[in-house]
Amino acid sequence: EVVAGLGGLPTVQLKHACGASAEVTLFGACVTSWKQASGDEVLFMRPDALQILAGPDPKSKPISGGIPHCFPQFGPSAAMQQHGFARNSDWSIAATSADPQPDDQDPEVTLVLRDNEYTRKMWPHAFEVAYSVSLHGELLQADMRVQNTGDKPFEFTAALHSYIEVSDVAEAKVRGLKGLEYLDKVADPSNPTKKKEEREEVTFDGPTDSVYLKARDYVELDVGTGAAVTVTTNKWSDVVVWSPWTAMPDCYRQFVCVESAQFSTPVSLKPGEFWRSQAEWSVMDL
Ligand SMILES: O=P(O)(O)OC[C@H]1O[C@](O)(CO)[C@@H](O)[C@H]1O
Repeated sequence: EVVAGLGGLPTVQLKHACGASAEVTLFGACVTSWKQASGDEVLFMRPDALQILAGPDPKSKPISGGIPHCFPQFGPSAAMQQHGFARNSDWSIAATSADPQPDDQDPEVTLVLRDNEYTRKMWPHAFEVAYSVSLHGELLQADMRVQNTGDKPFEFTAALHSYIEVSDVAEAKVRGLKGLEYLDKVADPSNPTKKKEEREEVTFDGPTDSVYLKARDYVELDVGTGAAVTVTTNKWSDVVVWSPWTAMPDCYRQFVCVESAQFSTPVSLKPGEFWRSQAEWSVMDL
């Protein structure tokens, strides 16, 4: 069902019979809410994002919170704005996507972004991205399919830039990254330092901006409430862990970003070819 969500933005509501719910905006195809059957919100919306959404021009900036897209570029680049244009583009509901009904077994919606005059100015390619968000009980799933609909090859990087609420960042721990090489972007984002993760549990005691390369398909974020958010992926090659720390004094304690990314190996697609990926988030009691 499409409703007026945050900032009055057209938003698709998914409600599962078990009581879990999720909301996806057509602006940026951003999952802005994912609630467990208990009503507990798992995702975090930055106060600056809420301010813009509540302001006169809710689309003046990409939504910084929930699960925003980074496409066709993860991070800074000369050619286009940081993290690309998908997060500040209007997506449409795919014709194939039936309007999710409350009694649907596993409610799902598919949003589509195709190249247009705005995107071609920054990235001269014809493409179609289909993004399906679904609830399977309390589990949230996102399937992404990128197709090259043009007549010349292209390359992209991408991420699902998930903001996850934590009780206190100082208590939060990320497991599943030990032994991986990572790019530490804190000192210089455009010239990161390569390091190796020795810790069983990645904890936070300062700004953190790490891109874990060729990561495993499972990581978990202990959110400090006796529960962990698990992230299981397929085809996303890297994991990004970000905490702005005191660079965002008003909110840094309340969230950590654990992102599914495709950065270490940009995806190359010839005309007609497509790339598919999947990510699943669930909450488990520790
Ligand atoms: O403010 P945004 O453009 O949404 O980016 C937020 C963050 O994303 C990161 O790339 C981490 O994913 C950081 O370097 C930081 O810039």
